Amino acid sequence: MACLQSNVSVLAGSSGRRTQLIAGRQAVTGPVVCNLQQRQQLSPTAVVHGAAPISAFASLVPRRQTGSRCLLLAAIRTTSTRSACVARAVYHGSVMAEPGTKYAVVVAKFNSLITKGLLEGAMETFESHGVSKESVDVAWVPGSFELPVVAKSMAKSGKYAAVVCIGAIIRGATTHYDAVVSAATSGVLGASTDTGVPVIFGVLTTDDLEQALDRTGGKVGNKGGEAALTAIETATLLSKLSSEGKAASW
Ligand SMILES: Nc1c(NC[C@H](O)[C@H](O)[C@H](O)CO)[nH]c(=O)[nH]c1=O
Ligand SMILES: CC(=O)[C@@H](O)COP(=O)(O)O
Repeated sequence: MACLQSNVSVLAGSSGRRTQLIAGRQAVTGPVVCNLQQRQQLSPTAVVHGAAPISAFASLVPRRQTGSRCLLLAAIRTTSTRSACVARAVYHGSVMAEPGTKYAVVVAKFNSLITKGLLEGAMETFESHGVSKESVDVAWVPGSFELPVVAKSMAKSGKYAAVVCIGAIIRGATTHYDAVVSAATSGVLGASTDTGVPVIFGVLTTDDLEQALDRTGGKVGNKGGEAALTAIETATLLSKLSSEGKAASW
């Protein structure tokens, strides 16, 4: 998780090309990006919104603020995911599953040309990240609308570290697409938050078959494999937190 420091005031000399961000009393330098709001002492002269490398700020200061100091109110987000965050404890999941853990996959038969490919991607990823085929249960449902009820049931069994939902919802001629997408999305989310077991949304929602094929081992990768990896990372994170009494056991 990126470490966000806010309410940082940055004082920069008008002549200096180097700008040192003063976060509290600790100087923060190096690879940071800033959401900058640059103000003159009396009124804003230039407002730079959006992420900008700190060098962009330096180029702003001499041109606009020659001879005067520039007060920067900035919320600074480090680009590192691990190093700069000062916290009591930081937790990350693992990309390798804990030995012996079981996973479930609930897959829709509708558009099975696609969902079979997504399932293959998921199984390959499980295999290469410490989950043997023998440790994965696969349940086939008619369509994506039916994913949540089966996924929630399997999650509630307590037998699985995580449940992956796989489907392919492809827009047709009516608004039925929207209904199925909405139901599957909220249903899968609810299965996760209602049970405390990670239920992963590996459901394609596309405008046409080509987009779906691109995400089933095509030029955009295999979303089934990505969902399996997400399952492992989320499950191992929860396991670590639980082992330290920092995650509720449901
Ligand atoms: N059109 C798609 C469906 N439709 C079927 C529904 O999921 C559901 O099975 C039916 O409404 C009965 O409850 N399902 C998909 O997975 N993908 C689609 O494109
Ligand atoms: C996602 C769907 O439900 C959709 O494929 C059904 O097609 P149609 O809207 O033409 O009935």
